Amino acid sequence: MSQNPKSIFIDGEAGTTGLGIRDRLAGMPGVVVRSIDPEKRKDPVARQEMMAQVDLVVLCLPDDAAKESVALADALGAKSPKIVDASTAYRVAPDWVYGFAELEHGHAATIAKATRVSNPGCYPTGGIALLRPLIDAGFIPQDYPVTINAVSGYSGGGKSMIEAYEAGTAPAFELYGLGLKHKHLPELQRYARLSRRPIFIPSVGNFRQGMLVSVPLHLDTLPGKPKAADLADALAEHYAGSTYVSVVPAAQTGGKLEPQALNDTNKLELRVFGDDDLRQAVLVARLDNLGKGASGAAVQNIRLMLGLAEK
Ligand SMILES: NC(=O)C1=CN([C@@H]2O[C@H](COP(=O)(O)OP(=O)(O)OC[C@H]3O[C@@H](n4cnc5c(N)ncnc54)[C@H](OP(=O)(O)O)[C@@H]3O)[C@@H](O)[C@H]2O)C=CC1
Ligand SMILES: CC(=O)N[C@@H](CCC(=O)OP(=O)(O)O)C(=O)O
Repeated sequence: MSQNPKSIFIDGEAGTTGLGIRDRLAGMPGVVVRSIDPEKRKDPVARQEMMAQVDLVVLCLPDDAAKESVALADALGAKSPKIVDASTAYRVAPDWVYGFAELEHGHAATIAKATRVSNPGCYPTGGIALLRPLIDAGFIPQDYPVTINAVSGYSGGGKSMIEAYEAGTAPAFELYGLGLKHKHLPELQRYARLSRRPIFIPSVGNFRQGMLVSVPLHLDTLPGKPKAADLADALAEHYAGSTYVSVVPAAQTGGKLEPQALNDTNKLELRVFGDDDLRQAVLVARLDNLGKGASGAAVQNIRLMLGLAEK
């Protein structure tokens, strides 16, 4: 006999991240997505009533609204559904599990057992994926002065940024976060296991989705003075057997990389570009900010938490 389908409520299903999750869950066996009347989408009573009826709620809301939803779910006590929160509100909170399944061995099993999972930010997904295995393996010291540069498609800024770009009123390209306090720094620092706050410079360009995150390194300043290939080997060893994360030879790209190749997938590609004579390297992550950087990762976490097999 087949099991009852698991029910999911997407709080904020009309937003950029919510729509992406709804599309990915549509037609997935073993899952039913429950919705509320769009006119009541901001009504706490209607949202709480729906939460009491489902196995899992995904929060695709601004931080303050996500906090309100968590309070509504907590007030249900034993009837509270499991929660995946896509906002920044709980990414470094105690009692929440960080939803990057490839963080370390055994972390997917930790997510599978969790009732409160915080979905990572798009930029930290790339930065942590590059840095954490190299810090754990001792190639990069925890107090290394790390700089992270990144470029995102404009969908990363949600509905308002999408409207501005599509109306032609936004610049073709701009750096931002130049106050050095981007909201992703706490999770980047915590889950990369850096003791020194990294410098993080994001940017946004006139393309809808796709992302590159890069970390330049002076190899002579690292312990043991590794070669670029040593770093690539350590990353390949960490991600061996991973469904979504791959370490790709850098030589194939001709010294160039564009950000959109993984759009509409949950994939994350890592490369180590380097010149051993110059003793320099650049680690680069490529992902879809709306895929592995948001909705794709959320669906990966939902599957783990509801015990649903991969397609
Ligand atoms: N875009 C991205 O790449 C990523 C975004 N995120 C995070 O996901 C969350 C959602 O972002 P995103 O999808 O981009 O944002 P959007 O602005 O595209 O969508 C937000 C949605 O939330 C709804 N909403 C706002 N306030 C409330 C409320 N009080 N109750 C119920 N619904 C409400 C909005 O409705 P209305 O428009 O009618 O106000 C809208 O549908 C944010 O926390 C963001 O940080 C996470 C990863 C990546
Ligand atoms: C281009 C752009 O504005 N990007 C967003 C990040 C989008 C994202 O994935 O971050 P959250 O998951 O934390 O919302 C920003 O820099 O604030």
